[in-house]
Formats: sequence, C-alpha cells, structure tokens
Amino acid sequence: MNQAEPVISITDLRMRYGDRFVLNGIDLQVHPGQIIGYIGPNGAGKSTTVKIMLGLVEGYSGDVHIFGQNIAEAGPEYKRRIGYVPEVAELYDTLTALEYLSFVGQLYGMNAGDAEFRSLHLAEILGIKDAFNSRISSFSKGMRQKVMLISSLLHNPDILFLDEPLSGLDANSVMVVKEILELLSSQGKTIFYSSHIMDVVEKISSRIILLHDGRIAADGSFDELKEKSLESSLENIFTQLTGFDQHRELAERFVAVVNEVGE
Ligand SMILES: Nc1ncnc2c1ncn2[C@@H]1O[C@H](COP(=O)(O)OP(=O)(O)OP(=O)(O)O)[C@@H](O)[C@H]1O
Repeated sequence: MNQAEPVISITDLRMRYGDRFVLNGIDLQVHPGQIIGYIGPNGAGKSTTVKIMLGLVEGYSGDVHIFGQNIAEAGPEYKRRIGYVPEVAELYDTLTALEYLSFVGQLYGMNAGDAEFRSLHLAEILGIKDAFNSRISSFSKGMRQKVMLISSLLHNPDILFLDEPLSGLDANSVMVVKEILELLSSQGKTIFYSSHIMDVVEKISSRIILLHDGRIAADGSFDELKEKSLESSLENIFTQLTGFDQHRELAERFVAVVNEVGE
C-alpha cells in the first residue's frame, strides 16, 4: 500500500439500533502518522464507529476501508495490524499478567515464547515487572491500564485505537505514554484517540474530530478549530459546537435536590 493512501477510509457510514439512528453519514480519511483526537458527547457514536472498524459491529451501511481493503469483504487478517485499548478493560482476572499477555500475543499470531519475552520486557519498562506473575485481580487500576497498553502494542500494530488510555495512570506514567504515542506516530503509526479529557486531546492530537449526533461536527487541527470558533480551549470549542450551555443551571438544580435533606 502506498504511504500516501489513507490507512482508514470511511464513506457515508450509517448505523442504527432499531429505530434509533446512531451514525448519520460519516465520511473520513485518515492518513498514516496522524493522531486523531476522537471526541464527542456521551452517546455521540464514537465507540460505535471504532467497533465497526474493529469488525465487532455489523449491520452498518456505507464503506469502511482499512489498509486499502473493504472490511466487509476482507478476512480477519487486517485485525493483526490493529491494536485496541477498550474503555472498560475486560481482563481475565484469574490469569496472571504473563498468562494474559501471552494469550493475547498468540491471538495476534505470535508464538508463546516471543509474546512472553516481549511482554516481560515492556512490563519492566512500565514498572510492573514485579507483579508480572500475580493475578490481574490483585492489580491497581493503573497497573491494569498498563497491561492493556502492553497488550495493544505487543504485536507492533500499524493502527492503534485507544479509549481513555490514560485513565488511572499517575502523572509520570501519563507523560511516558504520551511520549510513546508521539514516537509511534512519528514512525507512521496511526492513532485513534477517544477521550473526554479535553486538555490531553488538545495537546496530543494532530487532528481533532468532533462527533455530534452521529455526524462529524468539526474536523481539523486544534489551531484550525480555535481560529474557526474564536474559543481558546478545546473544552470551550466542544461546548460551543455541541450547543450545550446549561452547566450552571443543571448544577444548581442538582445541589438544590441534595440540599433537600435536613431542610
Ligand atoms: N448494542 C446496542 N444496542 C442499542 N443501542 C446501542 C448499542 N450500542 C450503542 N447503542 C447506542 O448508540 C448510541 C451511541 O453509542 P456509542 O457507545 O457509540 O457512543 P459514544 O460516543 O462512544 O459514547 P460515550 O462517550 O458515552 O462512550 C448511544 O445512544 C447508545 O445507547
């Protein structure tokens, strides 16, 4: 595949669950090396889009090409070049980190020895080597997140889908992960970064896509979005483009109900 070709190409993507339209015509071309900040209100359709690209959701209309192949017609091989950190980590709690990562590596076609060697090395770098033979059920939130990051990168994928990848990580680990993502993108890896933490998205993304009601409401670099909206932060741009201005009113109503006790 030519480097200039998009690594992800989506045309008129639509999806509905029953009568509810969740994606209302998404058109998107993503090129190698881009870090896409994929943002939008709860329920906007972000996870649905990502799950369609991962081949986990069927029943959509429109075309989704990944690595130049239509995923509706291609076999599952393209998934070997994809890594995924879901929002809710479905780790197998009864396994040790070593067992889990060895298992995931083998799902991606690696042999067990390679998967174990590489995951141990990555765990050492992220500071969780000492717990490597302990059951994941005993891990802290941050340790679990590190296991997820390792599992998504173990097989050296070309596209990485990350859903709130920094959740539970301490400030130092956050900085390491940000550097890792920047290095990967400079090597031409593509990163699809979904998060509700606007100041991180603002800093990390080369391109920001805002989804609202199943449509792309904004698409551009942070500087471009700033210029268009005349707002200075992504948080304010988000608020402006989603037309939400009831923050104070909702907070006041909420606190009023809380205060009813003891009146
Ligand atoms: N399997 C399903 N069956 C029915 N409705 C669904 C299903 N999955 C998602 N939805 C609905 O589709 C809409 C979009 O959901 P989606 O998870 O894609 O949103 P999101 O942008 O990722 O939201 P969040 O920021 O809360 O993670 C929501 O209204 C959700 O309730």
